Amino acid sequence: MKMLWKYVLKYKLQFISRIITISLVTLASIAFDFLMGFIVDIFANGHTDKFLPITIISISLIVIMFLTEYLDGLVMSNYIKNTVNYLRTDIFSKIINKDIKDFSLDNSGKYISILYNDIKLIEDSFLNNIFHVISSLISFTLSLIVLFTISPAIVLFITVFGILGFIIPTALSKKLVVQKNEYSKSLEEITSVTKDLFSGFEVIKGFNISNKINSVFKNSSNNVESSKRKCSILESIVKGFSLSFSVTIYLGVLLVGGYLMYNKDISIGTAIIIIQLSTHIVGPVKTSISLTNQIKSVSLIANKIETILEVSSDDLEDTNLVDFDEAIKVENLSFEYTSDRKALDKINLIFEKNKKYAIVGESGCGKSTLIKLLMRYYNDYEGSISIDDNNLKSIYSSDLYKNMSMIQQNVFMFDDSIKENIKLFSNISDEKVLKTCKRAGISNLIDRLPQGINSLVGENGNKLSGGEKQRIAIARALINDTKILILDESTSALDNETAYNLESSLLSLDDLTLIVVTHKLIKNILINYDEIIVMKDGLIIEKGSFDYLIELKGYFYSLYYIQSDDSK
Ligand SMILES: Nc1ncnc2c1ncn2[C@@H]1O[C@H](COP(=O)(O)OP(=O)(O)OP(=O)(O)O)[C@@H](O)[C@H]1O
Repeated sequence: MKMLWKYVLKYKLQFISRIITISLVTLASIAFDFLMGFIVDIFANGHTDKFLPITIISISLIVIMFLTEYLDGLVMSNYIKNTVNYLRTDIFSKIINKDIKDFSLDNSGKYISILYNDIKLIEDSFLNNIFHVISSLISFTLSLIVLFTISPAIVLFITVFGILGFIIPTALSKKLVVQKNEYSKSLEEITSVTKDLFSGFEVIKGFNISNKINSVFKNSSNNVESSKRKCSILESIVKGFSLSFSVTIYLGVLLVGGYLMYNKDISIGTAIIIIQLSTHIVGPVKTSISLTNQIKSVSLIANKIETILEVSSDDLEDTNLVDFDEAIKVENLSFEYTSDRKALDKINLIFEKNKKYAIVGESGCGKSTLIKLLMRYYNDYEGSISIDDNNLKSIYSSDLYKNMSMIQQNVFMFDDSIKENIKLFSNISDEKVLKTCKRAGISNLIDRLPQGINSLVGENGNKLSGGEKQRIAIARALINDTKILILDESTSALDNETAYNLESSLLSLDDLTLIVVTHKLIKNILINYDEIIVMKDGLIIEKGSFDYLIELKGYFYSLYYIQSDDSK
């Protein structure tokens, strides 16, 4: 909850302005109550001489009421716009700044649900209601003070029933808090499910499982609607209680006021003022109970957001790496995703500057894990990785990723032009983009497209082939003159000839340290690597040049000859 108050009070001036404008609106409506009483008394007592002044006062009050409402709306909309915007962008930046391990602990649908569903719940049940409660309190207090000057007996009556009317429904608030949290969870689940189902659209069609998928979605939708229904039922019980108490207060005031008027203790006008003022007391009592409950109901949602946004506190960055000069050293490196199995086991390696390395091995042997650790996707490994004798964990991210780039099998594309996907929205000339396209082997594609590098790639690059996406990703890395380029099966979507041409051109770049994970054991390519690292079950079992490994007639030799049909 503390976290929410930080956002509520971010724009303090606008927050205070809103309290002032609400007070003005309340004062204007109390003034209106008095005006009604005065008008009735003027006519009841035959004071026709006061008709003109009261008309002028009435018109002025109408104008004042319009202006205060308008001003209040203006201040409120500004406050909500800024606060919700700040809340959403701050949460988004916390999500985007998570490290990869923290991020992947939760389904990304959860994050989407926080940004849209939960923030909407916070806006409706927390932000808007805080002001309603404040407005109710102002209205209640001012009306009570004014009423006290007219009849202390009525104030006593209202206070007793007001307190009772507050205590009983508040007891129900705990249940409502839990139920609201269930509702938020069901929204989160349906967002994740929908996201996953749409991502798997082609699988759903290809395997003709639309019916099953419909029932999965139906279940999630049912859960959302059932938990929403439970919330509404609880809210109506709370509303029912508060309504009963407010009606009791209202009728009580009417009876006492009527009795005082009958006894000629007060005039008809004063009786009307009392009745009107009591609506400003009853209304707030009625609404503030359910409003406070709604505000409280957001507390579990706030806790959930706080937990999801928590980041592991192992930020150790304090070292610059201006230029990669010597080598990446991997010493006794072990890593496990789950405690029952080591994905990497005591690995020792050296990647020297400007040399070219291929990592090979059967599926699941730990190749991707090794390069993910080099890219610092995970920090909780045993052993050490250093670049030019600097502990990898301590290098500033900006320096690390300036020197090092990785291209994966599944290339992510922004729904923008080829150019923006290559330069990633940075300030780089079209000329340099075109030159890089040539190096990455996409000049033919660019020449074919009417809008060249300005052509749009579609959602996640769906207007491009897998191979074209991979070449764009290579251009993306090359344009920043990266010093260390890591490819994880990045040429898998290319035909052998294109893959050969591309890898050969990367192998010929003198000022580039290249680390390539590959399944394609093609002699003509492999002979160009300085070292082939052979992995099996999380271990490095052989390493050396292609000729050395063939002569060794060990594990690599057998892998190579299994693929001989492809590689010859
Ligand atoms: N996020 C993860 N959580 C749990 N286990 C994982 C995770 N990623 C990989 N693994 C496991 O770790 C082991 C090594 O996986 P890794 O992806 O490094 O293999 P790989 O050699 O790159 O395989 P491939 O050639 O099929 O891509 C595998 O047994 C895999 O199932």
